[in-house]
Amino acid sequence: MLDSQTCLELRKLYDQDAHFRSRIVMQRHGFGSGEYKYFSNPLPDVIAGFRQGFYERLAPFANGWNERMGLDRRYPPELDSFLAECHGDGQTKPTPLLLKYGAGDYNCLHQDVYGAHLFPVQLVILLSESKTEFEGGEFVMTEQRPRMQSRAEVVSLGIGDGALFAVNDRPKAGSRGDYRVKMRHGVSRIRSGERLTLGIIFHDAK
Ligand SMILES: O=C(O)CCC(=O)C(=O)O
Ligand SMILES: [Fe+2]
Repeated sequence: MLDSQTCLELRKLYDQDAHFRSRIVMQRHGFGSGEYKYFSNPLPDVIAGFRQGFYERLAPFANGWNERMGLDRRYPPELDSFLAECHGDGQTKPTPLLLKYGAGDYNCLHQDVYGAHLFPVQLVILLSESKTEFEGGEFVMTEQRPRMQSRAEVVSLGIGDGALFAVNDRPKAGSRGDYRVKMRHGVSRIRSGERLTLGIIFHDAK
């Protein structure tokens, strides 16, 4: 999705505090080990462009999911309209973020829910090159099926690759119709080197 040069430029933003509204040290919150920073508005162009473009393509898909899950919520076709709904209920803070992990760091399984307004799909883009710049640090998802034990899926990403994944619930087709599964995501331990990612969450935060 992004060429290596753009990945490098985005990585460099990490140390430019003017771009960010807050920095989170994951150990302090029990989120894992490593750190991340939430961008402030205005978002860098490439990130704003991805957020808007993907939202527009995903909104009909998200509406299809909600229909299958029997949820009334429908997402408007434009990101601005969706964000206006978030802002109207106090979810005003931008959520795109850069995450940075060093050797020994990891991201515990979690869900990026920041309030009642929730867009059900999010995007992560790997900004570092696996094998050469870091080892370990695999993106992991777990799927919790009703009355069953969780199942894990590892998504191997190359530099500039992105993964779209479910924020929390998603429908799954079963032999007796759709049922709901609960998804979580995280990152396995980085064994060496440094790994940065760009996370694009579509709902804003309180
Ligand atoms: O670093 C990663 O691959 C996962 C980041 C993450 O949790 C997110 O983008 O929400
Ligand atoms: Fe996350």
